[in-house]
Amino acid sequence: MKLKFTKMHGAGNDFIVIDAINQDIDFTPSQWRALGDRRFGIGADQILVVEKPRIAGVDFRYRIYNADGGEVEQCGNGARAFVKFVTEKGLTQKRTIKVETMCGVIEPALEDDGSITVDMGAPVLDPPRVPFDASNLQPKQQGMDTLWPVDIHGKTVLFSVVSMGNPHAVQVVADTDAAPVLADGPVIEHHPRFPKRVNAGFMQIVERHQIKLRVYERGAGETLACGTGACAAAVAGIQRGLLDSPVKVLTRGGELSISWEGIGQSVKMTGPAVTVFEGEIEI
Ligand SMILES: N[C@@H](CCC[C@H](N)C(=O)O)C(=O)O
Repeated sequence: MKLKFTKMHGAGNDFIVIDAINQDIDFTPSQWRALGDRRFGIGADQILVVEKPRIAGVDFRYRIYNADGGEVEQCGNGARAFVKFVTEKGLTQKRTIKVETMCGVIEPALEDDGSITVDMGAPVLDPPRVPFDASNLQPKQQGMDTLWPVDIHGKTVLFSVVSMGNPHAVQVVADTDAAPVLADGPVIEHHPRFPKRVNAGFMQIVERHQIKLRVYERGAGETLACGTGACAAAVAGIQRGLLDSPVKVLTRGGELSISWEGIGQSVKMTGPAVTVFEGEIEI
């Protein structure tokens, strides 16, 4: 078939976005991988699929596939790209949209300046629900956060574990530029204590309202920005007593702003979404 797609990005985290309301899509993991391949395909960190909702009162269903072909629960930067896509394609006139994802309904909203704010829901910090296997570990307390000591390459790394619908392991580093993201990222991603694998965040505290962040993403490798990673890092930093909301997150691809008022409250993420080009590919 000939597949119509749009190439987009949010702070350099890049996406192939597909309208599956007006096209019949039923791809296998190897077809998603082929589309995401940067040499033999279109290339992207994630592929986002826009479908009709299955729930009354919801506007769309949003599905997410990592570059490795696996379907995942959530993608924050993708949620902003999703809003720009459905707006530009005339699939909705609404400015606040209810979107069904694998981990619940989220509510992105288009702001007057063109940026997009997403209510990402409340973070989950309970290890089994991240999921993280905390058995037989001696945690350390920092502020309101519980830090989990995990052996990575023979070093003990203290992680905050956070689910934003998808799993994150966040560590504080002195300097993100010098952090061993590429060496340790894959080891953290596949560590047996994370049964669904994990996104590995490396956060440098710049000041109480600002961090630098690099994320080695599950199923995609290091990306220029990770929206849910930014939410998880801000939550971890606030819980540890190192940050105050709102938090400006400086990534290698751009800036995101994260607000969070504490346990039980939704995390709000604001940032850009950009359309790069439209295309058609035989698949
Ligand atoms: N880039 C994303 C996260 C995409 C999914 C992630 N790699 C996972 O496997 O959970 C974001 O902006 O949140």
